[in-house]
Amino acid sequence: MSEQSTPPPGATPGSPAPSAARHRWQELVAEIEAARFAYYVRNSSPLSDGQYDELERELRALEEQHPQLRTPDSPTQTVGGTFSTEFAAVDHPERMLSLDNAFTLDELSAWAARVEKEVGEGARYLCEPKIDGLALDLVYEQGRLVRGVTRGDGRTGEDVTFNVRTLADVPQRLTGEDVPEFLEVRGEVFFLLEGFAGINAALVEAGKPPFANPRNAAAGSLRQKDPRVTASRPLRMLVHGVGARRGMENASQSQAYEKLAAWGLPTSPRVKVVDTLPEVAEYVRYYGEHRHDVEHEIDGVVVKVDQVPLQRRLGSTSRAPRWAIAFKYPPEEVTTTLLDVQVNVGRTGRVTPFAVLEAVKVAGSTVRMATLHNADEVRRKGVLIGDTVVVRKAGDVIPEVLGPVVDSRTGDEREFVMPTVCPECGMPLAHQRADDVDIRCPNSRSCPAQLRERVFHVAGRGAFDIEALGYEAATALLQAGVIQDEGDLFTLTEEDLARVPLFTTKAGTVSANGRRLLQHLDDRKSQPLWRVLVGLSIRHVGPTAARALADRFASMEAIEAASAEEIASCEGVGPTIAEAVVEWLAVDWHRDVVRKWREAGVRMADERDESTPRTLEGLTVVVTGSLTGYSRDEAKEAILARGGKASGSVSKKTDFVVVGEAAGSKADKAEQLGLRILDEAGFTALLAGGPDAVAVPEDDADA
Ligand SMILES: NC(=O)c1ccc[n+]([C@@H]2O[C@H](COP(=O)([O-])OP(=O)(O)OC[C@H]3O[C@@H](n4cnc5c(N)ncnc54)[C@H](O)[C@@H]3O)[C@@H](O)[C@H]2O)c1
Ligand SMILES: [Zn+2]
Repeated sequence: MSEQSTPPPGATPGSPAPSAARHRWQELVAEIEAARFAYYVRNSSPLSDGQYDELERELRALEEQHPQLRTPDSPTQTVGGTFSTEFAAVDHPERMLSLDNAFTLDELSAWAARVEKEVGEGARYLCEPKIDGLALDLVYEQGRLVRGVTRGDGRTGEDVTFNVRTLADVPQRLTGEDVPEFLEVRGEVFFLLEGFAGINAALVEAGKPPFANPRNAAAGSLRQKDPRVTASRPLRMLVHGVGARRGMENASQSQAYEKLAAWGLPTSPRVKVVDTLPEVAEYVRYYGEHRHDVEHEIDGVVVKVDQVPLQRRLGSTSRAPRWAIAFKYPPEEVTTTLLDVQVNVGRTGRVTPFAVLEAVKVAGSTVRMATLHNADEVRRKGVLIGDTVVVRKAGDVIPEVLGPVVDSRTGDEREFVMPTVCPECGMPLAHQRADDVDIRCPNSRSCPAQLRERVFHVAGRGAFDIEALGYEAATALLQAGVIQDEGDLFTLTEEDLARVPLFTTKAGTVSANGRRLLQHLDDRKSQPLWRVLVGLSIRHVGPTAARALADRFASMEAIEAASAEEIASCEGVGPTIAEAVVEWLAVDWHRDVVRKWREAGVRMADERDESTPRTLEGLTVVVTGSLTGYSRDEAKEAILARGGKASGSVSKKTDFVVVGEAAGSKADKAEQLGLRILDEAGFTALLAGGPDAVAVPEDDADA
């Protein structure tokens, strides 16, 4: 049925006709009720919280515009949730409410202004993280836990006492002084993010449907018929309020928390009471930035007027207290469709699956892909191609798929099957070693994907650091056929680049960018040996191992001549890396790369001329604080160049600690350990003349 948008006579232009508004109201209510049922009863959410909040917001705005639509049982007037017949229904001694939301600092200020208008100045604000879990009501009589009940519709909840008794955070008995004769405590049950992956893997293993996200996992685990199942799940709880009570008088919310904690109840260590709104805003800003430093998921900050007499004066609406508000952060979880799982072939041939998603906006960016690490992880998550999935994008982290919304399955979904051949070169994929979790494309020499990644890697910051050689350039050079592999990079000529569209002008000559590339390649031929080693893409040889090898052997020739044992004996290298180096060198086309680079003039040895004597052979030096004559890297290079070891941490094995400006705890530790401490002048002397140059005169007794 299509919507009539022409307003009837008499209606204000621009506002929808009452019948259209009524119709939209009904639609919204139906959608919200369905989402609430899925969320509170089925522990599942076909809609993301963001989408759900959007619906509630639209409904609220609609009722604002047409107050006659607002019924007492509208979702804007009720506490979300209901109770399922699977559990016994229990009435709460005192109603459990929801919270009103603020999505901006302006909305937060508006709330504070209403508070001030009602009770005058002097309200203090208690701030705490808003835990993304499910609300639970605990009832203690004479200090004994007698009931655990879900929120339900706020008046009546579900009796989950047996399950609650299995939660490690919930005391069966309150201990300490002045335990009240009757106490109703409210809190949040949740799952730690790290526990979530494990629970889904176990469910999939057992052939059971996995959860879409940690909040659903918490709700599903608490609302179990068999308490043994709840007991097997790592559920946590924090309390954040009191309901009905006898024998407990509270002057403030914060004082109540102190008592609850003293009786053994789990309270949040992050609660803070402040006097002014700017301080509240600062708390909100802080947790917006440190959202991921909290062990559990938070979806906002709850701000409460601290003083209980003021709370009483402010009172509540039918669904939420007026003395509290939830500031909600932008959602990090969205639901979208998993269109496909494809694989990516890396530099060393490792084949990793990734999720192809229907484009979705989250945390300010559009997400189309998410990591999946390996085939095993796809299985552990229990996601199928075609599933509605929950995707999480936390800060700058690469988006990840949390889990599937099993309730939304149609039966057309299919399992991901890891390909058996390389998608780029068609070679059969294999485990390189029996104990490898990853499968690889064995065609390392000419697989287009591996070539592209390797050429790009040569230019990387940790290798030759060639600015003009990016991913696009690497691809273009290979496609034009002017390089067969990374071995040909340093002999590239202008004539070669004239054949690469990316590096030519419209007139057909080499572009400025092309000349810049040739210049950069030429400049970088005299890099230190460790950068050359990194550029060779030897498995396990990153900057740290490469530095160790360069330091010990000083030239490519010496490394080529060394045995695995000799390489392994090098400090910080070990047998795995040694084996990788020897294996790598045994392959003829690898040796060709080295030969071509050498012939092109790439420096393959670190010069150890007389100007840098090996004065620090066998010594470990720590530099802390800032020096005037050396940057941090220069100091490190200077130590390494003289055969010393530059360490970042002070220990008994440290020979010298160089203390510069604003040195911190390392200097203190050096003193405690009685190590030799040098200032900058002492450091310069040490570099030039070795330990003898900074020797302390011997005691007379020893002379
Ligand atoms: N995805 C969906 O389909 C769907 C459906 C229904 C509800 N929801 C989600 O639930 C929200 C509505 O649920 P709600 O009514 O529970 O409101 P709410 O989650 O916005 O806030 C109220 C609840 O916050 C909890 N809470 C967490 N930390 C707290 C703290 N420190 N102090 C006080 N309370 C704290 C309490 O349990 C309280 O009941 C929606 O905004 C949406 O995010 C989603
Ligand atoms: Zn391949």
